[in-house]
Amino acid sequence: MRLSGSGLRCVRGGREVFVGLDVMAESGRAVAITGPNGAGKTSLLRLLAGLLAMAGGSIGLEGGDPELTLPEQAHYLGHRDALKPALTVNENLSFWRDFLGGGKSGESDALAAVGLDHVAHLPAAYLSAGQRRRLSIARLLAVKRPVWLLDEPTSALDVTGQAAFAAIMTGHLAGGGIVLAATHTPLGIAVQELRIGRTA
Ligand SMILES: Nc1ncnc2c1ncn2[C@@H]1O[C@H](COP(=O)(O)OP(=O)(O)OP(=O)(O)O)[C@@H](O)[C@H]1O
Repeated sequence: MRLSGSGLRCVRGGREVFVGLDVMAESGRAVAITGPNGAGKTSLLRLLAGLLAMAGGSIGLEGGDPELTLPEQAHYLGHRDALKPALTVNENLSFWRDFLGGGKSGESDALAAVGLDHVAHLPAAYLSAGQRRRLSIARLLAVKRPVWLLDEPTSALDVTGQAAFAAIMTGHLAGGGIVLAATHTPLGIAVQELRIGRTA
């Protein structure tokens, strides 16, 4: 499977953020999107996720499910954790599984993998920032999708959480998945770097 974007142009609020940007990621590979604040890392991920309209260029996914769009085959993990505070940890994960069209199993394994099984019945409102991030990561495991588009995925994670997430990404890549992650810090796995914006 190969995800590619070519000649991408992004305009936000009437201002050109980037133009002529190429991006490529293949099965089993992780791409770290780096660059200064405001360079357009989040914007690039949102273009790929279909959440932002392209002002130019093209995006394609070779070797995926021809019946599905790229956004339907991708997880987008944004800055915000997109949790419902009144629902429990379990209920949040069930909501996402139903919304994204996942199977009926895998939730308890996903919670165990991110170390949240002991708080499964707690309302999400009571979670710490790192626990909220862990719950968002559990969504990647509970619903299988080959392309992971991750915006600062390790923010708020402690050292143990970062190591666990590195292992989760490694497992995803070993299964032929693709990871594109905007990050200011090392992800703890081998990556190809795509640096955008000013180089100074
Ligand atoms: N909703 C919006 N309307 C107008 N401009 C926006 C909007 N969102 C982002 N921008 C602008 O687009 C540019 C790129 O923002 P983006 O969030 O993609 O950068 P980034 O590289 O992810 O930054 P950071 O490292 O700070 O997270 C910035 O100049 C930002 O001000």
